[in-house]
Amino acid sequence: MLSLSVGLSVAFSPAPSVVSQSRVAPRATVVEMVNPVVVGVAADSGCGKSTFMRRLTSIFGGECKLLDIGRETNTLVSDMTTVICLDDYHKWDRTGRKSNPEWPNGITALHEACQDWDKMAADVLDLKAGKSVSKPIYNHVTGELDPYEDVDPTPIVIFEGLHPMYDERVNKALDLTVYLDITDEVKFAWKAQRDIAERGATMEEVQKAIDGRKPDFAAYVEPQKAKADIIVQVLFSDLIDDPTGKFLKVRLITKNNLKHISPAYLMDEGASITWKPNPNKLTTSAPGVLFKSYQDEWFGQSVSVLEMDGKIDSLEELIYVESQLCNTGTKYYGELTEQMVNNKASPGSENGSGLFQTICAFKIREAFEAITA
Ligand SMILES: Nc1ncnc2c1ncn2[C@@H]1O[C@H](COP(=O)(O)OP(=O)(O)OP(=O)(O)O)[C@@H](O)[C@H]1O
Ligand SMILES: O=C(CO)[C@H](O)[C@H](O)COP(=O)(O)O
Repeated sequence: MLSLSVGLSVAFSPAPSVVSQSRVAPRATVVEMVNPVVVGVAADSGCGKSTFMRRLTSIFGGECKLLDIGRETNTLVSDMTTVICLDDYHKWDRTGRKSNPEWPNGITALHEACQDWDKMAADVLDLKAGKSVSKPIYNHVTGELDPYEDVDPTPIVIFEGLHPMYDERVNKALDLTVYLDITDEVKFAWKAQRDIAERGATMEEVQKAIDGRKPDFAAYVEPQKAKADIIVQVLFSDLIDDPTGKFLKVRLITKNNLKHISPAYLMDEGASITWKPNPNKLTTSAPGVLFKSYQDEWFGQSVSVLEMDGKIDSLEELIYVESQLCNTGTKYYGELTEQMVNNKASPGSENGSGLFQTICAFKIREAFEAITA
């Protein structure tokens, strides 16, 4: 049982130097909490961060909702978790990125010059020390930098966005780091499906948007995948040639010898396993489903890999898969299947992306309980 001591002290947080006084209101009360656990989740735009956050926060119970400040915010809060979007630390607004004297051709939000690293590091360290912060907001609706919001610490604080591991002050402060590695073809399929359906974009516009970000993505975002403790890698399936991204091969890559968690695996720890489940126990449409579990190297580091290629048709039957999975971080047999069924409506529930995001969420809980024990 986690015991929390929350001390209330009256203090004023100094107005940060980055912005004019008009956007920062001094705080009257600061909530102090015994060291929260801080987690970083890195991914490009449109790669499933919001979907992953829904799966993650649902495991800790309680309703996760937008911070109630009466205006646009990206911050999600529940009793146990706070999710902070790192886009809030953009140095310039959308116009400022497009017409910037320092950058005649404009600058993307992925470029390291576009982030207020000092403010981001200060807030991460304050929240990790259990202190409240007054933080900036990047308004994705208007593209503007909105007045600051006050955020109090919760037992778990998750920093999600493009660059959680880029600045070493932040990377060192994070207790666990995750990278959602969506390969280019899958990213295009997902972004096309969303931006065409919901934003009226054309295929050419989607391709142009992705191509336009690629140089800065490769320079400032992608290198984080070598740093991350856990990687959820999403590729096209090997079982069928499907360019729509409906059939996926997904890998859960976990570094061995991490301080607070150990990797999940199939059947026999450290073994190399290929498993095609009994079709009488697991309903799957063609081309079926194939699981693997093996040891590998990831950027020169020893890792354990769980792999799922294909998809399953009935989530309730996942209990059969769960019976063969080990060290998933669940507290009782069936909890993984229960969580998957609870989040059935979230994208990726039928393939490895939903399954491994859920196991990753259990691992974050495992780390939380190891650190706060
Ligand atoms: N596992 C998945 N399988 C299929 N589609 C997915 C999956 N995860 C996310 N998507 C789709 O990709 C798009 C982006 O998902 P989501 O909003 O979770 O990403 P995001 O990283 O939060 O996006 P943004 O950074 O643009 O806010 C959505 O259309 C979603 O349906
Ligand atoms: O990478 C992004 C989100 O993770 C966005 O592209 C970035 O925040 C800039 O936003 P906008 O699309 O409003 O210009």
